[in-house]
Amino acid sequence: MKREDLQLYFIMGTSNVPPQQQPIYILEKALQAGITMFQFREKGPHALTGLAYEQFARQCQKLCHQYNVPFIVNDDIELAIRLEADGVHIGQDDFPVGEARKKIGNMILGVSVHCEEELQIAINHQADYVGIGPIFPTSSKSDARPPCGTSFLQQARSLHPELPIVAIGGINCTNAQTVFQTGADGVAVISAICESEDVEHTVNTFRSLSCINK
Ligand SMILES: Cc1ncc(COP(=O)(O)OP(=O)(O)O)c(N)n1
Ligand SMILES: Cc1nc(C(=O)O)sc1CCOP(=O)(O)O
Ligand SMILES: [Mg+2]
Repeated sequence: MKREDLQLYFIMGTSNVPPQQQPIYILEKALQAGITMFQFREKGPHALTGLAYEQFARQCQKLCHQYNVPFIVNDDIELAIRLEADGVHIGQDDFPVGEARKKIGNMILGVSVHCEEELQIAINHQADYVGIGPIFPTSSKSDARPPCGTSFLQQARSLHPELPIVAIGGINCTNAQTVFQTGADGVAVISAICESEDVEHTVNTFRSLSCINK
């Protein structure tokens, strides 16, 4: 994985998409416009299960493959292994980082971290990147922690200048610049793209903001 892959990391599941919109169509528009990484995150009260869940994952994977964009599975390590996904993203309550690393071998491993200790454990187990958030309030994750602002992001960047870091939570085209200026390699977003009326414009705006400070 390259650090640049984190630049605009789109996360989506069926429950994130407004009614009358097709999730796979939104993903295709986002890929066409230039997202750099995708995470399949199918959770929430009306989430797909069983065969429909796996078929949807495979559909998303196929599209990502066509656009040469890494396909990451949220939480479900077994699905990631079965599909030969590019990687897995886990949080602190999902799976011990060391066990995840053993199970997935060389696949990309992303880990959510909220403090120095979690950060160090992720690094010790060769996490390929860390996710830090929620930076701002979010309505896309029902069990999100209180917003943490950019202070831990700033601390993580100064402690580990070379570590791939993606910021997440309530990030939109208006506040993304602050996040890039703090040192994130990229932003991970759900609603900013899923609820956008012009996905191409939104993607282009995020990507231009990410370059301003480089
Ligand atoms: C890139 C990225 N960062 C953080 C998360 C959150 O992971 P987690 O805390 O495990 O919460 P869920 O997404 O599983 O609800 C993420 N998914 N991606
Ligand atoms: C999936 C997720 N994880 C978070 C964390 O803080 O770890 S916040 C979040 C939701 C991000 O969605 P939106 O871009 O719509 O705010
Ligand atoms: Mg998780």
